[in-house]
Amino acid sequence: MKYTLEDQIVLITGGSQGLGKEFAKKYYNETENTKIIVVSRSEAKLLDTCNEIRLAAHLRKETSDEGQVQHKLAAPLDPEQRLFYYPCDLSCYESVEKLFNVLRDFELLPTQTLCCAGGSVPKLFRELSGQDLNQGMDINYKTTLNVAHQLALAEQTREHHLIIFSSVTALYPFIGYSQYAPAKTAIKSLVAILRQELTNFRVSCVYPGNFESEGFTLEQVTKPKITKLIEGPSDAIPCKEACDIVATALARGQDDVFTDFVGWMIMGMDLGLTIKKSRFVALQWLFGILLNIVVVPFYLAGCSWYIRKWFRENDSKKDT
Ligand SMILES: NC(=O)C1=CN([C@@H]2O[C@H](COP(=O)(O)OP(=O)(O)OC[C@H]3O[C@@H](n4cnc5c(N)ncnc54)[C@H](OP(=O)(O)O)[C@@H]3O)[C@@H](O)[C@H]2O)C=CC1
Ligand SMILES: CCCCCCCCCCCCCCCC(=O)[C@@H](N)CO
Repeated sequence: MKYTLEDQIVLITGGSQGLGKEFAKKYYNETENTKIIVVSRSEAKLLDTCNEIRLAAHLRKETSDEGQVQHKLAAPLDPEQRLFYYPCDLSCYESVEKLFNVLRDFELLPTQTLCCAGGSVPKLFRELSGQDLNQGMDINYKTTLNVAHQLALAEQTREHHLIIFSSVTALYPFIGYSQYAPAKTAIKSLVAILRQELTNFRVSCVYPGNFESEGFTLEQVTKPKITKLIEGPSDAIPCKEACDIVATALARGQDDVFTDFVGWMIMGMDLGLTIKKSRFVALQWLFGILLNIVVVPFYLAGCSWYIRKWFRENDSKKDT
């Protein structure tokens, strides 16, 4: 199934900001017929996003309409309109069911779905609240799980391209990400199973390294220093760059997508009983095996030493 932007109906979860919004812009600006539905919880953010995308196109003189455009996915639907929003908490299954009923009613069942909703609260395990822990699974796993399930039920025979956003932390879990990484690993596992079961689907999984977004700015505030140190090699790239990298990789037929070199290496080291369709996959695999033998044991020993040292220094600071 070829990945093309044009002539699609695309559902973007987490489309109000960050990478989801970047994809919404990309589809809107680079196609003529594709219809886009952005979903997230906050109606205010969604409306702002739609207005911003629409206004930018108008200023470039690509659209003539100056008046108020109806962006909300609600009757009466403007036949000229291509960008819609629908507020929905996707971690709640019943809400996702409602969303799909609305999509069915408007004949807007998607041909492509991008599951961008997600986010992390990086803190040490003991500093997280019960609510943080719940949100970790709800926002990162359940949003994707619920949408994938409703899609699977809605599309029994037609082709569908499902694009899911995990994280490099799914392949390499480390200190500070206890609220987040396990949920992203759950996504990886789900993807492997959906690839076997949903035979009319193309299921792609993206494992991004750091990129700039509203969510990223927020997580930097609570992120422990030691976490920043370990993820240092994955310097945050601009959001647009991450979006273009993913789109290019998908167009090339890759289904296990990374956004930086560190991601490629870590994916290579992640052996196991899953098939990978990634860039330079043979080289990645060889490289991964070699690194697993020659580098990983020393790297991990170094990491543990550093983490212990960091805790010692932190504890002595607390005592004084
Ligand atoms: N930025 C980074 O460095 C990295 C990000 N990723 C992953 O990539 C994806 C995009 O990241 P990024 O652009 O930074 O994300 P942001 O945190 O900037 O945006 C997250 C989006 O998800 C929406 N969302 C959150 N919870 C729900 C929910 N329950 N129901 C519906 N929508 C929800 C938010 O909107 P609202 O609040 O209105 O609901 C928002 O639109 C995420 O899955 C993230 O985990 C992976 C690796 C690195
Ligand atoms: C031989 C061994 C070499 C190992 C090199 C180690 C480099 C680690 C880089 C990890 C990058 C993690 C990015 C997480 C992004 C993310 O998901 C958050 N921004 C949450 O949103």
